[in-house]
Amino acid sequence: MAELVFFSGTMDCGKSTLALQLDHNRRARGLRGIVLTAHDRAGESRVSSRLGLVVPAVEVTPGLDLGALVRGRMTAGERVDYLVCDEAMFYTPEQVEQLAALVDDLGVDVMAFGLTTDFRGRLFPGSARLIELADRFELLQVEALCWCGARATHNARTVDGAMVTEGATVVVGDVRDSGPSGEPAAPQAGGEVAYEVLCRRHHVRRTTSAVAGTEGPAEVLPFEAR
Ligand SMILES: Nc1ncnc2c1ncn2[C@@H]1O[C@H](COP(=O)(O)OP(=O)(O)O)[C@@H](O)[C@H]1O
Ligand SMILES: Cc1cn([C@H]2C[C@H](O)[C@@H](COP(=O)(O)O)O2)c(=O)[nH]c1=O
Repeated sequence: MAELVFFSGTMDCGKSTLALQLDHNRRARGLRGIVLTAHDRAGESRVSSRLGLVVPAVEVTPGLDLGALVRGRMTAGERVDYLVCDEAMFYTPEQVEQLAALVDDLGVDVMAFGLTTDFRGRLFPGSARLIELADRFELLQVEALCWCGARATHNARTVDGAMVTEGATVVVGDVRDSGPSGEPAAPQAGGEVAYEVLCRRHHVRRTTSAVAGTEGPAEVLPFEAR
């Protein structure tokens, strides 16, 4: 039975890697699918993993009808057994509904990957709809860690190392101060924009590693002391 599954976690926890692995494993067994994404750090129409894999993908723009896309491919004689949807938090709620309809009406398996919450700690609209509609919600097993060593649960946007809570919802970028291929992210007017994953405690307190004065986990416990 086809399913809509939402695989989620913070930035840098392996979502794109898992997306590409699941696509590879299905393809290796003769299944045929479509890889989709939106605003990948490596550029338009590709899914990139920090482990080095880059795969061509359909770029999901806000006006793209995902139901029409799949039906069109099928009408043209293509087999579509599954969809791998990366950066799914950027899809519109309507596009998530189209994905659910593809599962129910055409039996297409849909695996969606994305963040649940934005840099403010608020649900992305696409993720909210995925949580509402998904048959299963899977939290990635390889957790990213906060600078304090706790499991990271939140994504902070930083400008010159300090956490910000104002700004556009969508700002493509990478964790710490690295750009898509490891070089420092381009300086922006007002400072260098990057992301850092934090535990809830440090997200609420806006304590990034730069603010805490550490780039690695604490060597001295207890955690409460920090
Ligand atoms: N040099 C490395 N050696 C081993 N694993 C790495 C290395 N660089 C990145 N990774 C792994 O890749 C993960 C990030 O994968 P990626 O699919 O790009 O994440 P996401 O899509 O969730 O942002 C990291 O959490 C880490 O487990
Ligand atoms: C929290 C947050 C993130 N983004 C952007 C930054 C990256 O380009 C992607 C997440 O990519 P990853 O594969 O999960 O590392 O999303 C954003 O635009 N707005 C945000 O609030």
